Amino acid sequence: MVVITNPSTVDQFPIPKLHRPPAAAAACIPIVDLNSPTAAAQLVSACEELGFFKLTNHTISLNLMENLEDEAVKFFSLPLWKKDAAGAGAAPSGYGSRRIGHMGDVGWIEYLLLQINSINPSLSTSLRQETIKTFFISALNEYITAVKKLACELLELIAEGLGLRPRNALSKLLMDEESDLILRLNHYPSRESSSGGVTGFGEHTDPQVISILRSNNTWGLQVLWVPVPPDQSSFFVNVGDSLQVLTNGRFKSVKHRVLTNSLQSRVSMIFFGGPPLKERVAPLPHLMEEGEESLYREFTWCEYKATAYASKLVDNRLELFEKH
Ligand SMILES: C=C1C[C@]23C[C@@]1(O)CC[C@H]2[C@@]12CC[C@H](O)[C@@](C)(C(=O)O1)[C@H]2[C@@H]3C(=O)O
Ligand SMILES: O=C(O)CCC(=O)C(=O)O
Ligand SMILES: [Fe+2]
Repeated sequence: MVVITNPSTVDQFPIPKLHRPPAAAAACIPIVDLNSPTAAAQLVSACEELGFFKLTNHTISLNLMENLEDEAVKFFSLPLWKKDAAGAGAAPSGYGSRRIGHMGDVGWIEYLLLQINSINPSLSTSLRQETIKTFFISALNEYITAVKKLACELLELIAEGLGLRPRNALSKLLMDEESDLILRLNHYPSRESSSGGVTGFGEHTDPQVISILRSNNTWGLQVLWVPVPPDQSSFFVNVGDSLQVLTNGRFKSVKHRVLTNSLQSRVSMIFFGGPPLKERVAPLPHLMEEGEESLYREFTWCEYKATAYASKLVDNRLELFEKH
């Protein structure tokens, strides 16, 4: 199953020492219970304090998540030439291995990036290859429909918690038929424990509005270098750069990364919700106090995305748009 054959150019580092035992690490990650009557307030606090939280009691079944995970595992087990036929290089979507983006980032990872086209049911023309279509189509469609609905529910609850009117002030950015939505399937192959840890996905923030991650039960994700205990039946949600701007810095787009140091492979699936390309990304007037000024200069999602995709993972992309 492992297709990555040359780890020598991937950053090696000593096995990270946990400064806190896993139980304490878990205590640092806010948990939002979607069933709770105070869910809206919990969401706002988590987005303000860390920009990242674990979401429990959502309505997406484990079975639906596992169906897509199973298809992803089958896909990643295919010979390289078949995976490459899905669109090698992942530009703008398709299969990629080791290289992340176009600015020289590498990681111990292979992945499938899928641009989701809302006009044409749920999958874009990026699914160029029949193999993927046959493997994935039904599991993907089901998952995408469910996770997009969840993203919109969260954004509506967040709007409620912030006292924003109308309630769809944020979710409409993802509901638009031209919204820029991406689904990413990541596979971090297992490694011999004796060979130390490596970077799976280098530190970065996500450029979009919201990211919703589900992984199997393998460790690896770190938020501000706190290891996040995996939980295959929950989602992990993070604020993206665009939501930080929409809230004029009140919500935090948090740095995260994946370190792989495991005998078990990690499979994650992440939904990235972005606005239509022509959408202006600016602080929502209803959230601004009297006399408060935007921390950012005006830009569209198209401009921001172009800048983001021309930057390295570690770069602080928002800084380029801050007013000084
Ligand atoms: C190095 C890069 C990969 C990335 C585009 C970028 O130039 C900087 C942002 C990266 C990121 C992080 C979140 C998502 O995984 C992603 C798809 C995105 O929208 O921005 C990736 C980009 C990618 O893998 O192409
Ligand atoms: O695969 C993961 O667990 C996280 C990956 C990630 O942060 C990303 O794809 O943007
Ligand atoms: Fe990310």
